[in-house]
Amino acid sequence: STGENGSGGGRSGALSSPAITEEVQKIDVNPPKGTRDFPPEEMRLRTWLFRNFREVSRLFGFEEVDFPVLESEALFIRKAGEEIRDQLYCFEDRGNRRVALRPELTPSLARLVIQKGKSVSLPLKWFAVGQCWRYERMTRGRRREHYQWNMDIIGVPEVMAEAELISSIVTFFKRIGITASDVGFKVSSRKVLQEVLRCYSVPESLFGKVCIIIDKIGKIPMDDIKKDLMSAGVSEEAVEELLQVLSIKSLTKLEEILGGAGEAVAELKKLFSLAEKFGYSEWIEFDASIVRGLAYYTGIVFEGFDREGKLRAICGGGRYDRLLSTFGGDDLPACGFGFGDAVIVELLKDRGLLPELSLQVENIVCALDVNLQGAAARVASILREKSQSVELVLESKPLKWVFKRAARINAHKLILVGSSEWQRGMVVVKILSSGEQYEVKLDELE
Ligand SMILES: Nc1ccc(Br)nc1
Repeated sequence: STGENGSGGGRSGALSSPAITEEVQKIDVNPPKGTRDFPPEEMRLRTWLFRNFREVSRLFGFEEVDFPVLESEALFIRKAGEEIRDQLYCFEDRGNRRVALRPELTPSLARLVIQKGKSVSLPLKWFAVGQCWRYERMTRGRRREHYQWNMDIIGVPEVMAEAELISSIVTFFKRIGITASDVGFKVSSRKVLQEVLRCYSVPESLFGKVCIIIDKIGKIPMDDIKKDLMSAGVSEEAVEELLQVLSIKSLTKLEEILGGAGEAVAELKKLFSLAEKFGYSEWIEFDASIVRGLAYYTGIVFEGFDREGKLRAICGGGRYDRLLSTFGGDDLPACGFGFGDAVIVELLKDRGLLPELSLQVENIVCALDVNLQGAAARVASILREKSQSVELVLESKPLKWVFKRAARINAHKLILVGSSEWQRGMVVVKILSSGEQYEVKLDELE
């Protein structure tokens, strides 16, 4: 059988001019380590995923924003020992500036909010879908880039904002066929940690660092967690109490331990009550061990997980009320989440929920005579001006090739431009699914 190019499957290609000889510099055709190409099939899935990100953001009244992939390194330099800092893809540019490929979007969003200052009215509800980077030693063979969907609410101090954000993610999951049996959200508050640390007079300045260490529970041995906490300045007694509290999975139990007077319990109870009203109670559960691995969270934190426990966190977020003021901006309350484009695809594959996406071109237009190429181009333009997609056969090809091509692009109609019909101002239309064929006047094409 012949390939699409009408030859023995090999590439006929244009004849290279023997007179011109250029030095061949053979390149590696693969993308850099840890990065991905998106050929058409993968790009269709990505476009489908991002279309759902954007549709949910629209449903919640959020406005899309974007920022440079390249940012000042200073945006991401935090002293709490985060993994995101250890893996910063940073360098000095030709102007001797320290810059970095963004590892996340929140600092850029905070920067833009501060830049806009009083010119924007609160609350701000912004979303972005952007590529984020990390430089990880390839020993672990993990990716170095992924696309993240972020939604952020700036200017709302109450947990209604977090409840709205979780509702948007639930809405997204439902749209793509994921149910509460597939995934859930583990929810807690860093104020739980804060209240325990205060009981043991641990300085507030240690808070970020302690959170980052706690976030490593389950990733490194518990003895190392304890050692790291104590070398950070937390007493052995406080460490024991802290780890005890972090094992709590019930809000009632937490209230028994912390008492009902603190903000942590009150906010969490409010959030669970709002979840009931939003109608997503079955999706969320309290888990005191959830702290998330970013230093700037200050309150409610949450992460989406797969109930089979096979995958890494699907998404995560929380309240970060201090980030803008640490950048020199106003003391604005803020919360948001990040949702990566990789784990969700693994989950969809696991659950057999990957959508069937194929190239769909409505029309394929072909001249039956090399002298009618111009006529075929005219037909294509008429259809395209009517917002109809058209694959125009650009070279003289056997009909067998044209039908094969039409099948590959799932064309609905084949438009044949033949000389006898053209002289009568007509073309032949063939409905490829039924084989029905008829002549149409050029100005009646639709
Ligand atoms: N922050 C970050 C960036 C890139 C990847 Br892949 N994972 C996490």
